[in-house]
Amino acid sequence: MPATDAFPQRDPLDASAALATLHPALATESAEETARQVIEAAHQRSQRFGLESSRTPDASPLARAEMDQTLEKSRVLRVHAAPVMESLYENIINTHSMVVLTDAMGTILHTLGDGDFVERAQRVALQPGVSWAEQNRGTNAIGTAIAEAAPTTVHADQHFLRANHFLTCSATPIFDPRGEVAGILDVTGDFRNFHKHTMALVRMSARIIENQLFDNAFQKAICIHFHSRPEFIGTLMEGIIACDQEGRVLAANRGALFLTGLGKGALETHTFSSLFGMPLNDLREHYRTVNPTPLTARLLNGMIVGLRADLRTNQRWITPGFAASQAPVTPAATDHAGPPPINDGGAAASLFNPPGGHQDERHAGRSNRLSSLRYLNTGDPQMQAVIAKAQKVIGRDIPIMVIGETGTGKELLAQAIHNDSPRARMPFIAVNCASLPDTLIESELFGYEDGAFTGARKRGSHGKIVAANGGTLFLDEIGDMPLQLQARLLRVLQERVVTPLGSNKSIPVNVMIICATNRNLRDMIARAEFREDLYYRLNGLVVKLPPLRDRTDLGAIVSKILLNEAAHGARYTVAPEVLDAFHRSRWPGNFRQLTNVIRTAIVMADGDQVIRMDHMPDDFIEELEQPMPEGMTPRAAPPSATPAHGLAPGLTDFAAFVPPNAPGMVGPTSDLGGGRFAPGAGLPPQPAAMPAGLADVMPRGDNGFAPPRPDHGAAPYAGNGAHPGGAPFPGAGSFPGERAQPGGWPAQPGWPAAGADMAAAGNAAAATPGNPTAGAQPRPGEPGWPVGRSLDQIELELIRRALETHRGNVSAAARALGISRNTIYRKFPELGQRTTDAG
Ligand SMILES: Nc1ncnc2c1ncn2[C@@H]1O[C@H](COP(=O)(O)OP(=O)(O)OP(=O)(O)O)[C@@H](O)[C@H]1O
Repeated sequence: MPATDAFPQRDPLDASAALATLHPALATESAEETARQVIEAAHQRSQRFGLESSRTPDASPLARAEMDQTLEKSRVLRVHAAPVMESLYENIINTHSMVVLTDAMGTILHTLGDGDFVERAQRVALQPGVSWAEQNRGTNAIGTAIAEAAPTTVHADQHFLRANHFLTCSATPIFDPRGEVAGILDVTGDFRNFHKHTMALVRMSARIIENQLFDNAFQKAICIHFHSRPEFIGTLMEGIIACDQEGRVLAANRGALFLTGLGKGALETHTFSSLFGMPLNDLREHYRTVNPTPLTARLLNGMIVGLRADLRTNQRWITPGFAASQAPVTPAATDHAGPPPINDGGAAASLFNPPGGHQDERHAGRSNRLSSLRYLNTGDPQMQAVIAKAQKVIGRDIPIMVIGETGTGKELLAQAIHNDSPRARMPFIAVNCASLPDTLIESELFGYEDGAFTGARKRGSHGKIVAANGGTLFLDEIGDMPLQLQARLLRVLQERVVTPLGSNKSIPVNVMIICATNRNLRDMIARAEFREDLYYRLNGLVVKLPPLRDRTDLGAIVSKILLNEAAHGARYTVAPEVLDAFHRSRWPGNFRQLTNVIRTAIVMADGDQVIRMDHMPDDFIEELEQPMPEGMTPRAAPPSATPAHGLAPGLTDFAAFVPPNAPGMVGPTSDLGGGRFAPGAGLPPQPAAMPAGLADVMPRGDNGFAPPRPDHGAAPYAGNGAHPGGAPFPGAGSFPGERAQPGGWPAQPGWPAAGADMAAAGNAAAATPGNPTAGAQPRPGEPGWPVGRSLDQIELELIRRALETHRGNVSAAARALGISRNTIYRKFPELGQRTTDAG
């Protein structure tokens, strides 16, 4: 691909902008003349390729395997382009047009457009897998933009092939951080609807993608954002220069080339100090101060610029979601009626959530940079109500408290709120109060002065609250915050200042607080374990995330996860009996558990793209066998919960990617209200026999352990479940004595007792004031004593069980077992002990 050392100058619109400063007519004339020459040259090339305008060359899409490779190669581009394309499409909706993304060779990766037009476009092979390079399709905006490495409009009969004369196309290259063409973004429509502004939209959108690619490529570099008008920093116009830790320039975006007036090669011979006239250390020192003031510098060409630096040593800045701040347009995805037909030949998975196996990006996305409230809407009315409430307070100084069981997506919601807020360009810092030892929470949160305590880092630390300054602080498991720190946190919230440990200086801070808990804070207040004043400070807006078992959009969620987990273009579907089993499951681990079950099943399916019951993990089946705790009703598949078109709102984004499923199978497009399989057609098989691995651990019963006690799983949870905010907190109750909860398993008396540490631990986990049954446990050699299992396995089971009993509350489980939280995190790394900053 052509390297573009001077791409700003080659950009006709930039050139005409310069001429426009002399006289507007000059700019128009110049642009028209350039465009004419470009088309003429393209026609000549088309003829040289042996094309004839009256004959439309054959254009079969790439074979599946080749397409998969093409999609995989352009994964990063697609990940960053997808949300931008969506927003772009929202601008052109109902104009008989479509948005097209191609790779650098012109092969279409992804299209998104009005249904009627997409069909017409397919007739001329404007569809995924087909190459629109000039060699294949003659003069056209995509192919000619690649040839020219510049934005190109090709209108009606300017297309070389007669068959394409009904089109008008505006395409622009997307440059990667090295200045090479990474792909083409194009809007194609019916020529009768041509609009000059389309190209401007396409170019702005391409710039957004370029800036995101840049940000993604230099996550560990020092990034300098600058502009002669400081208010333009953070906009599409800003210059960005990435430097290594020694200050050597690694790369620059288009804006930087334009502002410095240097070519790419020339710029890369510079260092930070030679360009900005200040030593790198001064910059570092400046950013060590809290609330650093904006810096100004003089560029080599004499231009005075404002600059902001991302040092990215301690934590990453979170790039805002597109819709949050940079979008030229921002209507919500659901503003328009019906889903836009989207087609990428099966690439949906990675567009909205990088698939597993690409941990770097997913990790970058600990920030979930693509996460936005709109993506959380998969059709459940309770969830829609949560989203609507959150949207109302966004941008206001109202703290948000998210409650919900473990794994219901509390952190994801917090991140989405942040990403959709005006703070999106500032840090999102998550602190898990349960995963840090009490002694560390204080210094982690509030920071400390140089030498404040033994082991303190030289030069101190500002702490997470200061790190979140300007952005959002997410306090997960707030109920686990030690009492004495609650008072300090309250002071921060009231006075908006932080005083680091060992310091007498107060640092002003401005943070949005979102906290989360799966504990009943009201009860904690009653037990004097949580400060009431802090509670009222935190619960500005209280939203409760429904547990998975109560959601009506399970089908949509399964589809979404299947798409996310799909690797290499695979398209998984679940058999009807699996979906039915999913509907019957209690999902105590909620999203985390469902994702793991699906992930494991995909592996078990071993290439088979239809997930069946025999692919399900043993513990899922085992759990399914257990009777529902009293008071909990199995949920029926809720076809009526989804819109008439059969797709849950959030799923419209990608459902259409998936081809029709095999008859009777439930896949991403078929299980959502459309009912492609007849209810009952595939009756769920009876749960499989007790998996051997568990059967020999414990007597059969609840969860493969002991038979449930009749007095468990009944009333204690139903009542007295007021949760912060006053509404009932179904499934939570007051957890008297940390008893079992609905959705988890009743505490069991079936654990081995005397003679085994683990058994004692098991009792500790399970015994409650109302259940002093430890002495009744089987002893070694007695029926029920686990044989054939290693201590390790038993330990894991005990921890798992304690976690379930305590609704995933690691601290409570650790306390009950008499082990440290770290041990639990070590044994279950998927619980993700979060050092929890944004990076
Ligand atoms: N709507 C969703 N769609 C797909 N995956 C989701 C969704 N919500 C959450 N998840 C996934 O489930 C997992 C748990 O989510 P998250 O950490 O936000 O839950 P949580 O309620 O904060 O959990 P905990 O209480 O244990 O901290 C994550 O991997 C997340 O990506």
